[in-house]
Amino acid sequence: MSLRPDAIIDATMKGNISRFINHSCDPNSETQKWTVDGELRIGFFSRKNIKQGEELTFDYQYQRYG
Ligand SMILES: C[S@@+](CC[C@H](N)C(=O)[O-])C[C@H]1O[C@@H](n2cnc3c(N)ncnc32)[C@H](O)[C@@H]1O
Repeated sequence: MSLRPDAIIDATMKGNISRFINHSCDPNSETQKWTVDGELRIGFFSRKNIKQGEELTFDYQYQRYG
């Protein structure tokens, strides 16, 4: 995932639990870029009601932030 033109997020070796979110063309969540206390963050936000135990998905389409 591209964070800025000169930076990407690669969770191959390290990352939080979001590294396990799979792709869907009809996803139930999306990524948003926020600046929090001056630092760039990416969060996952629901796009529809998600039932307990339902798999989270988002669209892996190439996104550039910044
Ligand atoms: C960020 S990881 C997602 C978590 C991964 N499925 C796992 O178990 O560690 C991205 C990788 O998951 C697989 N993947 C993600 N979405 C998929 C999908 N809809 N169908 C098949 N494989 C998928 C691909 O191998 C992809 O490179």
